Amino acid sequence: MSGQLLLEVKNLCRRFGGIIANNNVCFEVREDSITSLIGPNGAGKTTVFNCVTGFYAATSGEIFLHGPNGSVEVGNLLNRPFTGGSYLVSRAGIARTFQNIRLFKDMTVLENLLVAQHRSQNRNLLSGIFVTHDFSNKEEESVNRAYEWLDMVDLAVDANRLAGELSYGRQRRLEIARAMCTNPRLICLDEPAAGLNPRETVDLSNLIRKLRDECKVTVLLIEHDMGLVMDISDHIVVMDQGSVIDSGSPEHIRNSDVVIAAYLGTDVEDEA
Ligand SMILES: Nc1ncnc2c1ncn2[C@@H]1O[C@H](COP(=O)(O)OP(=O)(O)OP(=O)(O)O)[C@@H](O)[C@H]1O
Repeated sequence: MSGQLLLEVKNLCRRFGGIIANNNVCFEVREDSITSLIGPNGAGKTTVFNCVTGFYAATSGEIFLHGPNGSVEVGNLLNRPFTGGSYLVSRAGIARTFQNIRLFKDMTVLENLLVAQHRSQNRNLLSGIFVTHDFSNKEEESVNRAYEWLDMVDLAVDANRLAGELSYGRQRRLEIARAMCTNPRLICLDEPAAGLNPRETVDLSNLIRKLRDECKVTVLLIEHDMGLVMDISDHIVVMDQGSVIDSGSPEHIRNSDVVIAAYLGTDVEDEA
């Protein structure tokens, strides 16, 4: 793989009581790539996402987001005195979507995208009361940006509908647009094809490619749809029972004995 190193997960461990969800997980994500994290149910993929995006603190290990202005370690952001929290991870440039869609369903599609941009809006009380020039400008920029993303995900016609009224496939696209409105360098998509029909899945793969190729955003994807994964991934990391068992190109993974064994539930030694 060519691009600069963007995300580095080093010896990530996450326990829940006696359950070891992630055990010394190590992998890298290169800039401008689509990297997929795959594995059987319960392998620990979503837990990795939750640690990378600051929803969970890792039990041990480090997660670095590298950039032109240096590197940040996600755990340090969470532990920072007084200000620490997952919003700092979003500010550092990591956004995500969820396995179970989590939109603000009683808000309009447009409002969902405006909420995502609250950081870049002028939230000064007096500016709001007197509707200053800066306040109006920032508000206009946010609305324009929201419409750019609505066009990109083909939802502009739905701007004023309630998010909860959209079809499942459209809600999935709205979640991606909302994450993109935070202006991330890395977007983590948790099973974005779940529940989509074949037509919607093709549209989704085109959208994910567009994120990489036109928007220059790096994509980290969890997905069970192997057709989609093999079709769009530059790099694949395979997990089983909390650990990374193999990684490489789609071609390498397709022919990997350990990966095939993990999916079929057999030991490589048994097969030999
Ligand atoms: N909050 C939690 N509390 C307790 N156990 C958890 C928690 N989150 C995950 N686990 C456990 O950690 C293990 C890994 O779960 P995780 O959701 O990360 O797997 P996954 O690979 O994403 O699975 P799937 O593909 O089914 O979504 C499972 O045994 C799960 O039950």
